[in-house]
Amino acid sequence: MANNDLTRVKGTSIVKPIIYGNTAKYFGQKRHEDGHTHKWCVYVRPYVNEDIGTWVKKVHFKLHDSYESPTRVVQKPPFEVSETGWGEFELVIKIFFQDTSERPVTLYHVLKLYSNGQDSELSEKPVLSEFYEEIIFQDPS
Ligand SMILES: O=C(Nc1ccc(C(=O)N2CC(c3nccs3)C2)s1)[C@@H]1CCCN1
Repeated sequence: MANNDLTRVKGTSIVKPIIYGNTAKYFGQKRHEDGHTHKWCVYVRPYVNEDIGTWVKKVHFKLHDSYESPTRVVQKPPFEVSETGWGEFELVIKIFFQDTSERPVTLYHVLKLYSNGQDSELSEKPVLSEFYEEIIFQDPS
């Protein structure tokens, strides 16, 4: 129903807060066999402690095409992908819901490996880059 006028849409909505993003850690040196320098983990987590699997059916993590099987499908919690690499690139995260009448939600995340430019590679400190998002279900069935 298109609501073009200013009246508020009546009905109920459910808000499900999530966190998505990545952690990363420098190996301490470049790996000789493939030049990788970091391990990282990209994830979708509930903002509050709950079984996200009750409302999230699966999550697709679309990595850079240079990765083997770049579209990683995670069918049950924890919804995360761990990999190694040497650089930062944009990932696409597509969240599918148990209620198949709800359209999937697509998020975009730029993988963060370095805390502040190239010299941070030398720090052993883990890097964290995560964002808050609210999934809103309008008039859930
Ligand atoms: O870094 C960047 N793009 C990247 C794409 C993929 C990266 C990566 O880390 N890896 C590919 C994967 C593989 N290694 C061997 C076989 S597949 C490890 S990095 C851009 C370029 C400029 C700024 N950011």
